[in-house]
Parts: sequence; C-alpha cells; structure tokens
Amino acid sequence: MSSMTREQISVVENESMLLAVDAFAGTGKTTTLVEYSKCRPDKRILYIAFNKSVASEACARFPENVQCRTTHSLAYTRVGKRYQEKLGSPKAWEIAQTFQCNTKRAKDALQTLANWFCSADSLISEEHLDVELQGDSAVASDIVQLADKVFAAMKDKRSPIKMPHDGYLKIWALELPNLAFDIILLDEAQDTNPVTLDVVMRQDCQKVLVGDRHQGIYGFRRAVNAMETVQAKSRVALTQSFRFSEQIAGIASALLTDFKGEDKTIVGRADMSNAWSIDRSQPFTIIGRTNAGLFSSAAALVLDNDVKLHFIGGFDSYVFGKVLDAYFLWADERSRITSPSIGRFNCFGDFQQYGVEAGDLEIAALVKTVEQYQSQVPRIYEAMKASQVSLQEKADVILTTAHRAKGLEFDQVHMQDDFIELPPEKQYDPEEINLLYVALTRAIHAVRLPESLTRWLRGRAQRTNSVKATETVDGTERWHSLQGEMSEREAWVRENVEAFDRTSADVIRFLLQKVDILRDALD
Ligand SMILES: Nc1ncnc2c1ncn2[C@@H]1O[C@H](COP(=O)(O)OP(=O)(O)OP(=O)(O)O)[C@@H](O)[C@H]1O
Repeated sequence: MSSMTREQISVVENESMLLAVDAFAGTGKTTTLVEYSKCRPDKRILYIAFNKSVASEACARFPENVQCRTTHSLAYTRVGKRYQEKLGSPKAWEIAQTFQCNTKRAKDALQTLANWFCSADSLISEEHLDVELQGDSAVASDIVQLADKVFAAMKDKRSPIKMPHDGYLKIWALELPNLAFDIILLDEAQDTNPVTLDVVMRQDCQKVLVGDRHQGIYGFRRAVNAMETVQAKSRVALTQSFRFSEQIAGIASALLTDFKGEDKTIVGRADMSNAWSIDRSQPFTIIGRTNAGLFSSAAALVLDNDVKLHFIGGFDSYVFGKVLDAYFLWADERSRITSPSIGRFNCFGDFQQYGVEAGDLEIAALVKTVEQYQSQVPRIYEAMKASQVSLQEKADVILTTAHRAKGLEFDQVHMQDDFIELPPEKQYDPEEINLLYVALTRAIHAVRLPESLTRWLRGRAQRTNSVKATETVDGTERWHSLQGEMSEREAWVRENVEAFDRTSADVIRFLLQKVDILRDALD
C-alpha cells in the first residue's frame, strides 16, 4: 500500500456506507478497489462489472473474498436459467404473426419493452415508448397493451416467443433480490441502467460507486449517470493518471473545465511526454466518433496500401452497411437499401438536409463519406472486409469508435475529424464532450488531435494570454496605488512618532530603521 497515492489511500481507508469514487481516466481504479478488498479480508464483497470480459479480467485480480459478476450473470443464476431453452431476441415479424398486428406496431412494442426492461419501474406505461410515439395517446395505449401481452408470452414456457437477456434481468429485479453481501463495488457507475442501480441501492450493505461522470456515453440507451444522481455520504476523487503525460492531462482538464464545469484538474505523469503526431511505421489506432467517420479513415488505408485492419468488437458490429445504404440512396438504387432509417428518404438531398437540420453527426459523416468516395464505396467496403484480421496484435491499424474504446488504452491514437465542432453550438449534448474526452485519454505515447480541437486549444491559449496581460496591467496599477498609500502612512508615522508612548515609539523607530536599511540595499 506504500506505493499508492494519497487519493487511493483515502479510498482504501474509507468506511462510508455510500462512497462515490470519481475516478478520472487512467487513474488506477481497479488497483484501488483491489487494495480496498484486500484490506477487508473478512467481508463478502461483490464487484459488479459493466460486461463479461471486464468481470473475467477482474476475477484474476481481486482476492478470494470478492465475487466479480455482471448483473446479467447474477440474474441468470436466479431467474435466467429457468428460461434457458428459450433465450434470445424475438423478431418483429414473429410478434406481428402471433398477435395479428403489423410489423411496425410489433417493433414499437418490442422497443417499449426494451426501454422498460432498463428502467426501475414495475409497470409498463406510455413513458417507456420512444419519444416520437408518445404524442398520440390511443396509439400509445395500444402499444403498451401489446407490450404487456408480448412480455407475458416471453414468460410463458409454452410460447415460442423468446426471453431476452434484459427480460430475465427485469424479472429478477422485480423480485427485489437480497444479494447478501457486506460490500458492493459498482464499476462504471456513470453508465448504469436504472434497473441495476435500483437493485444495488436497495441492498442493506456498504456500497462503493466507482466511475467517471465525464465518461457517461450511453445516455442514448437510457443509462443514468449514477455518479451525478446518487447523493453519496462521502466522495473521493482519483485525479492522478498513470496512463498519459501532463500535456494530455492538461487538454483533458481544459475540455472538462470549459464545457462541463469540472473544478478538479487531472494530473498527468511527470515522468513522460507524448508526441502530437503518429509514427505510421508502427501500429496505431484510429478512434472515430461515428461509424461513417471510421469507414472514411479505413477507406484511405485500404485504397492505397496492403494493410491489416483490426476492428474492435468485429467488423460486422460496425453497421458499415449504413454507408452502403447511403451510397445506394446517392446512386438512386433505392431497392438495395436495407436500413429503414435511410430507406424512408426520397433522395440523397433530403437525407443531407435532414442531417443538417437535426444536427446529426452520424448523418453528416455518412453524407461526407459518400460524397468523397462516390462510386468507390462498394469496392472500399469489400476491401475493408478482406483486410481485417481477428487478432489485435497482428494488425497494422486498429479501428474503433469512441464508444467502444472506453476502458481501453493504446500506444498511438489518431483521433478522426468527425468529433463535435468546438466551441459547440449553444445547444449541445454534453455526451459529445465526454466522447472527445474518452477518445483523447486512451492515448499513451502519441496522439493526433482532431483539427477542431487543435483550433479551439489555440484560441483558448490566446484568450488566456490576453487575460493574463490584462491582469498584469491591472496588477501594476493596483501596486502603484498601494505604494502611494503606504508612503503617505509612512510619512505620517515618521512625523508623529513622538506622539506614541515610549515603548511603542521605540518599536516604531526600530522598524523604520530596518525599512531604511532595506531600502538602501534595494537601491
Ligand atoms: N499508485 C500507483 N502507482 C503506480 N502505478 C499505478 C498505481 N495505481 C495504479 N497504477 C497503474 O496504473 C495502471 C492502470 O491501473 P488499473 O488497471 O488499476 O486501472 P483501470 O481501473 O484499469 O483503469 P482506469 O483508471 O483507466 O479505469 C496499471 O498499470 C497500474 O499498475
């Protein structure tokens, strides 16, 4: 424990019943939680991880008194295995067939159920509909009724309608489980589903929520930022990063201070510095904000070179098909479009206009990519598919979106130019700043910043310098006026020293003598 920082020690020694640990990027939260657990060998501890791979890695690091699980694995043991014969995701057409409705209605009911599964609510209601469906109360009520019936079918072992993983998690949560642990460590608390948070907060035990409120990037999946919503009895911050230099820490802090009102500063490693460009003769990672932005960077690579690409999470998980669909819209081959969200546009111009009006970064990137590569898009898609390798270590270039990059680190990072423009418009989604912060703080030794971020930093440095210059002018003026005031007082004391009693007068004379000596020395 001697090598731990003061901040880490203050977490390890904290006995609060509800402790929130604001762990900024790369600040060694797992190391801290492992130490916290080692110091409490007689306590039964549950570490709740965000996903399966984090839980398995944690199993190898935590001591024996700690169970490392995901909420789904906890729920599976108690409820999910009852449905092991029928686990899966029901399809809209099956729902439409079973309940005699159209596919659109079936899809809306499934989405409503998915939203309800994540919530802490016990009943399905109109609140769980996607916002655009909430306007018409008759339609909304129909969808809620259908969702109720579908959920009943999911639970019915005789029905062929499958039980989704979030479905048995919800049933488990509704049973108000008693987890029977002395301490719960909830990791990635900034992106917790309300259903999980509710189960955790109901437990009568000590709780430690760990997360970085600036890495909350799953709001679109109805996650809540527990680091902001929960009123913790005690809060500790981990600000010393062990991953990156002071320069990267400085940029991350500037972003969080200016756009998120953060008052803490991330401290980088004083013993390392970083490069601002990528050495392309060595493996590097491209982090894009959007799938289309990533497609565009991969296109530039596969068109020119024989290159091995690794896509974090697998090529097929990136919905690059949307780029193809946007291309089919551009090429007026509408019959080949598979995505309904693109198929609903009459022409590429409408799609482009909608993207601008909605301020949608994904559409903007799709439009830009299609306009740039035009008829080469299908060829690029095939070339990308052919260039992929499944092992990260075998790749020349690793590609990922900022969403998938969370929790990972890379030696060299090239940030694509499809992140939010800075400074952002008046109305902006703070999660866009979080995504910039997540991407930037993945880098260890080298990072290429997006142009917009570089421009903003330059402007910020100029503004800071001019503020400093004004402060210097103001400071000089204040100093002159203070000096004038002091001289007047000194002259008065010199003239009136005899008016004081004898002891005070002696002290004043002694001090005036010292002032004269000092003044002579300075002259
Ligand atoms: N007090 C420390 N002194 C030196 N290195 C440390 C200290 N604490 C953690 N580290 C190192 O920092 C690195 C990241 O630590 P750890 O794996 O605990 O972080 P994490 O939880 O995975 O990351 P993050 O903080 O980004 O979520 C590790 O290499 C770890 O050894």
